[in-house]
Amino acid sequence: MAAEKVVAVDSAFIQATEHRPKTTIIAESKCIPLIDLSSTNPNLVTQISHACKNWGFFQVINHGVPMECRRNMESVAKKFFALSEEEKGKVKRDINNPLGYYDAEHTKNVRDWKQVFDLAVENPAVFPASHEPDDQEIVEYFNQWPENLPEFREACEGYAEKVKTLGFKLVELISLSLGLPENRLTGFFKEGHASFIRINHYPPCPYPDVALGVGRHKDSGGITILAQDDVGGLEVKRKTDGAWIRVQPIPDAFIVNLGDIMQAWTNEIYQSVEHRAVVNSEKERLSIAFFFNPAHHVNVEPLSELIDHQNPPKYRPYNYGKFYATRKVSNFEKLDVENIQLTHFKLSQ
Ligand SMILES: O=C(O)CCC(=O)C(=O)O
Ligand SMILES: [Fe+2]
Repeated sequence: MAAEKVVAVDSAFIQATEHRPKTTIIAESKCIPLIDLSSTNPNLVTQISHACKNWGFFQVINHGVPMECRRNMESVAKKFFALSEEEKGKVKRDINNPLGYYDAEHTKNVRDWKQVFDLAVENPAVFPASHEPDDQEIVEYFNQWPENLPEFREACEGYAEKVKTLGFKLVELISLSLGLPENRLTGFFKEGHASFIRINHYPPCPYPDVALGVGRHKDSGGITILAQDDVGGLEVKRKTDGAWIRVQPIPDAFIVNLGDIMQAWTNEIYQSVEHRAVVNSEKERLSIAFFFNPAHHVNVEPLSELIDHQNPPKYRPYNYGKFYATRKVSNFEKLDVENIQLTHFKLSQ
């Protein structure tokens, strides 16, 4: 009798029952707001305000990033992940450099079904050398480029430049939507902003009902600008009822979501929102996240204009660079403690 072929499930990937993807997908269309960024849209700022308040997630069209630039980026990204493990291993990230290829990331201690490539938008990226509060030393992290894919670097750098411009446009609109001057937030992102791009590659997964491409999480930076391909799989936790809503792939649109820093700056007028990526057994999926982050020396705290007697600050100031450095240590040393996060700076009211 022929032995039955069984797909062994590596337990590192298995999500607790309550976090497994649902088999019934909640109507994906017409849920997350779709915003036309062209200057002729008369309701732009109001739409941004509603989307930030009610969803923390929206999609944008007419965003100014040329289609060709994005296609080029997607094309080299696919070529990169198609390289042999040996080739990809040559640009692997490690304890000394958080930039490059990695295939064993965990979210909340469960392994993600994905491979990633991280690159800094400002090369080198500048960060504190350690998480120790009194250590003033600074380090530079340099991007790693695959030797056997010469077109990769140029495509990434071109894409980073264009999406950065969109990032500035979005934080200007978000400032206006809060009743603040257009340039209120832009200064935080100048001079050595710590933005980076993460290319996510999700191979087909033989057990998509128990594993996730990325487990539920909130992004810790300012805003995230995500390009997803036509496969789909991103799910957003709806604020009104906690249901997981699938984000419909729209060709050439970008998905924008608010990170924890935006939640702190706005003193929770806007909040970061939990999201995750499901995988499927047939198709591989690609997504490219641009994390628009402030410079390492920025101290994040609720904006003074948004605070008064009725609305006291909900967070104490924290240094973004030290926050990042603390995360990095726990990522590699797998401390038994929870990863550092925004709630650690919450003030009791
Ligand atoms: O792939 C996706 O749709 C989401 C990726 C994501 O949330 C992340 O990389 O932070
Ligand atoms: Fe994310």
